[in-house]
Amino acid sequence: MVENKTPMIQVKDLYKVYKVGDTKVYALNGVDFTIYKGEFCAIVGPSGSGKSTLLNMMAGLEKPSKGEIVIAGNHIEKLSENQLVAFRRKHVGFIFQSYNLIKTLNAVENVALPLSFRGVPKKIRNEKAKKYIKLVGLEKQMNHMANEMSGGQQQRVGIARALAVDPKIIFADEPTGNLDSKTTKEVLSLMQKIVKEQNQTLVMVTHDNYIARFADRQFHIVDGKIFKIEEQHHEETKGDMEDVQS
Ligand SMILES: Nc1ncnc2c1ncn2[C@@H]1O[C@H](COP(=O)(O)OP(=O)(O)OP(=O)(O)O)[C@@H](O)[C@H]1O
Repeated sequence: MVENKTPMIQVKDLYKVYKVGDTKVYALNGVDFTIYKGEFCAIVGPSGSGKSTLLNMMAGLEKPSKGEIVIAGNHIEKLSENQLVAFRRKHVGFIFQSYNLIKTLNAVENVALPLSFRGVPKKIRNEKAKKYIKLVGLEKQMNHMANEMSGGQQQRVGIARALAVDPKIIFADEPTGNLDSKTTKEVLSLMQKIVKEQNQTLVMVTHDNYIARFADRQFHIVDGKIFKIEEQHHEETKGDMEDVQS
């Protein structure tokens, strides 16, 4: 599935312990895995299993209690807050459940926004934003305001915005959580296609087993531990999505 196996994210003996009063909560309880360049991986597990904690650690949003996270050769658990901000800007794109678009900006402006934070000149950022808007199939909606688009269209803009900064890795937290089952399938298929075409690495968190099957590999997590890693053959996910609860 991944022909050239270059490690992109290496998680080694990872722990996150929260203190709640006198008790310790082991949100992550010894997690080890490697995600390779070009892979679409899903972290799947029930509520409270540690998915968000794991995603936050990999994105450098929270520090682990113990263990290592190596992303493209960088030990991110050793970086300072300022270095982490720079790391995220350079390497990471995010797709959120709630899209997080600016309602008063149109599709192109929303996609161009992270580029303006990076000081990319207006002409270049608009060209780039249009390229990604086309890639996600929204050429006709380019000038629509975010609040004039359907949920599925807004999430496509969210995907284009994540891609526009050419991130090495894209993290997606329940990206289809607010979509109906048909749109869920469309958005997941689009994510699959783009990851393959651009050789990106995509890590998605979900509680839904069916949605997780769109990924190349699924990491099943319970009580802060990965108990099973499953590989998926995509032909099987091309059936109907009637079981999907969105
Ligand atoms: N800041 C915190 N302080 C204390 N405990 C926390 C904190 N954040 C998470 N936890 C605990 O760590 C465990 C894992 O939480 P986490 O949010 O990672 O789960 P999750 O799988 O993402 O759940 P959900 O699908 O409901 O978002 C839970 O028991 C949670 O209560």
